[in-house]
Amino acid sequence: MTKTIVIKLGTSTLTHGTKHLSRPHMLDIVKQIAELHQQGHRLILVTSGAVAAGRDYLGHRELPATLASKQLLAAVGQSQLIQVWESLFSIYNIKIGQMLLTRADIENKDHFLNARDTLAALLEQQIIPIINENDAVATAEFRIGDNDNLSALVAILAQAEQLILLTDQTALFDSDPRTNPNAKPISVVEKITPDIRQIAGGSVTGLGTGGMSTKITAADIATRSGVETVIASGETPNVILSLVKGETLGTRFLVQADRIEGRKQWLFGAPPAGTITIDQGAEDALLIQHKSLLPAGIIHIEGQFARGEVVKILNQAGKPLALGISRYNSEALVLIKGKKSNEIEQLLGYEFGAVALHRNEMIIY
Ligand SMILES: Nc1ncnc2c1ncn2[C@@H]1O[C@H](COP(=O)(O)OP(=O)(O)O)[C@@H](O)[C@H]1O
Ligand SMILES: N[C@@H](CCC(=O)OP(=O)(O)O)C(=O)O
Repeated sequence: MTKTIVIKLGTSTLTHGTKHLSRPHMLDIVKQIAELHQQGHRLILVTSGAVAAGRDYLGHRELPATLASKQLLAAVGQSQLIQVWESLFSIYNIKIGQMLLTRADIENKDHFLNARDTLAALLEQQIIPIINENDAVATAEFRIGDNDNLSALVAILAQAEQLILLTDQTALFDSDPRTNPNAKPISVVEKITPDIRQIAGGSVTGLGTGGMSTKITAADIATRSGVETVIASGETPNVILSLVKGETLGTRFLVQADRIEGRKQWLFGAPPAGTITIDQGAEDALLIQHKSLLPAGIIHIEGQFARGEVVKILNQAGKPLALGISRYNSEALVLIKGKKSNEIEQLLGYEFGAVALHRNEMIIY
C-alpha cells in the first residue's frame, strides 16, 4: 500500500553540524526519497536550513540582532536552499515545487483549503512539495516559529499516514544526551504525558530551533490527528526507507485518534456560520453512499459565510444532518445551487472543484 509521508529535516541534519549545507547528506536523503517516489509513495519534504544557508552565503557577516536580520537571512538563504534541493532531485529526474507557508495559511480555513488543494495538485502530478516557513515575511504574530510544528500541520493538511522528524539524535532520550552521557533512548511513546514533555529540552547547538521540546508538541498535534510520528537521526543509513517499511528505529509516537476523525476535530473549531438545505437525492448521497455534497443537491442557503467556514447541512424537513466546511462562499453557492458541477466555472468565472462540501471535511450527526 502506498502512503503519504511528511519528512522534516532539521538544520542540524542538513548542515551535518557545520556552518553550511551538506550536499552529500542532502543527496543521501534525496536518494531515499527518490526510491520511495518510484514505489508510488507520496512524499512531502519540510526543510529547515534557510537561515543557516543565508548566513553562509553572506560569509557570516555581522548583522544587527534584529528580526529583520533573521528575515534577511531567510530571504537570501531560502533561494540557496531550494536551488540545492532542485539540483539534487534533478539527478533522479524528479520535479519539485516550493511552498512557503505561515500560520495564517494553515489556521485560516479558506487559506487552508487553498494550501491543501495546491499540495494535492503537486502530489497528483508526481511533483515533490518542498515546504518551509515563509520566514522572510512572517512576523511574530503569524509565525509558527519552528518547522517541527509546521511539519505536523502539513501532515494534517496532506492527510498523511506518517510524519518523520529527522534530527541529529537517534531518538528522544530520557534526558538530553548532550548533557547526560547515560541518557537512554525511548523507543515507543504511547501517550505524551507531562513526564515526556519534561524530559524534552531545547536546542543547545545554536543551529536548530526548539530542540526536542517542539518535536514533542509536533508529535502531539500529529498523533491526535491520526498521523504516526517518528523521531530519528538523519545520519542513520537508509533511515527513511527503514521507517517507511515499519522497522523499529528512533522514537515512535503511537496515533491517538482515527486519522479522518482526528483531523475533523481539528477542523471544526468554530460554530456554524450558515445553513445549507439539501434535497432527498443529496441526503441519500451523504448518509447512505457516504459521498460529498455537490451543488446540484442544494436547495437553499441561509446566512453569509466565506469559503472555508463551517456550515450546517439540513434536509428539506429542517432536520440537521451534518456539519461541513464549505468550499465556496455563500454568494457563490446561491449562484450554483441546483446546477451541475461542470457549469460552476461558467457561472462564477472561477472554480474550486466540483464539490460544495467534501466528504472528508464533514461530520454526520
Ligand atoms: N531528551 C532529549 N533527547 C534527545 N535530544 C534532546 C533531548 N532534550 C534536548 N535535546 C536536544 O535536541 C536537539 C535536537 O533539536 P534541534 O537542535 O532543534 O535540531 P533540529 O535542527 O533537527 O530541529 C539535540 O541536539 C539535543 O541536544
Ligand atoms: N525556517 C527556519 C528553520 C526553523 C526550524 O525549525 O529549524 P530546525 O529546528 O533546524 O528545524 C529556516 O529555514 O532556517
